[in-house]
Amino acid sequence: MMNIQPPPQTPAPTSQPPEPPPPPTPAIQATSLTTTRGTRKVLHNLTFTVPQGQITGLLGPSGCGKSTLMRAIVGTQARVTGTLNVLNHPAGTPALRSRIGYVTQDPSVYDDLTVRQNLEYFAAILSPGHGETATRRQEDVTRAIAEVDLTTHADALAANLSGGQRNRVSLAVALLGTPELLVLDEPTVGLDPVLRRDLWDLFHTIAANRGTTILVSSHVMDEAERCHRLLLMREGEILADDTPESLRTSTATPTVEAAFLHLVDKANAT
Ligand SMILES: Nc1ncnc2c1ncn2[C@@H]1O[C@H](COP(=O)(O)OP(=O)(O)OP(=O)(O)O)[C@@H](O)[C@H]1O
Repeated sequence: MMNIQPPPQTPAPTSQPPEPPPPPTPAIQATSLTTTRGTRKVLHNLTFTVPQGQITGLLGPSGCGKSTLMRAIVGTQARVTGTLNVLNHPAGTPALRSRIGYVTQDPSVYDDLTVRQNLEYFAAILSPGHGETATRRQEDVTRAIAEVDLTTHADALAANLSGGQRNRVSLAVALLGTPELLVLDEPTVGLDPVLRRDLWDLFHTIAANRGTTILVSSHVMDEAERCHRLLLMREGEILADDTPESLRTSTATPTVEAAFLHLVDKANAT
């Protein structure tokens, strides 16, 4: 007797295209974020997102609240209200510590140690131990020094480095734990144009090669053009949350600086 197989099932034709994958969760999500320092309200009801894997510039004049916002994001700022989620956790959650690299405005570098010794010191705090852990630590130190292009200066005393090189040592420290989010507070302040360009190239390399989300503050508006996205701040408020190109287009201005001034005038008028 023949064994008759049923005809193969063909899927019913559908007119619907497949669902696109959901957009990735933003690296940072803030809703109604407010902060008071002393008796002053410094951040006023901020609502914004920072996308994953891109460079977002936090730009605005001195004193507008950039460092305070960064401190809130890394969890070191007291008296923050509203909602602030970082890498899917409330800001300041202990589990985030190893996932965020934070470089403050003052380079965290010991002058009497060499570049390598500085890195070894911080690496030992991050992952103490002997044997295999120590070997991996040495590899991490060598990799971080290479990433910031200081291999030829690895044995130089930090006291003998230029301002830009010291900034890069701080950045290497932040890169030790291969963080998913890098928060850099005015890393290019006081640097000459060549060093500034080199550091920005490095940020782009880190974002592209590692998929790291970078939030970088500056009050130099020409640096805005180097970012994928911008948060423009003024007096504790966010004036714009957009790409440099969209900002220029929507304000019909040739530069982000002109766009910023346009938005300030508009805010003052209202
Ligand atoms: N420890 C503090 N106590 C009280 N007020 C503070 C304190 N630190 C900063 N502020 C105030 O908070 C406001 C925002 O300061 P913040 O350092 O966040 O600004 P910023 O935009 O990072 O400035 P800059 O570009 O000069 O670093 C300023 O008005 C400042 O005077």
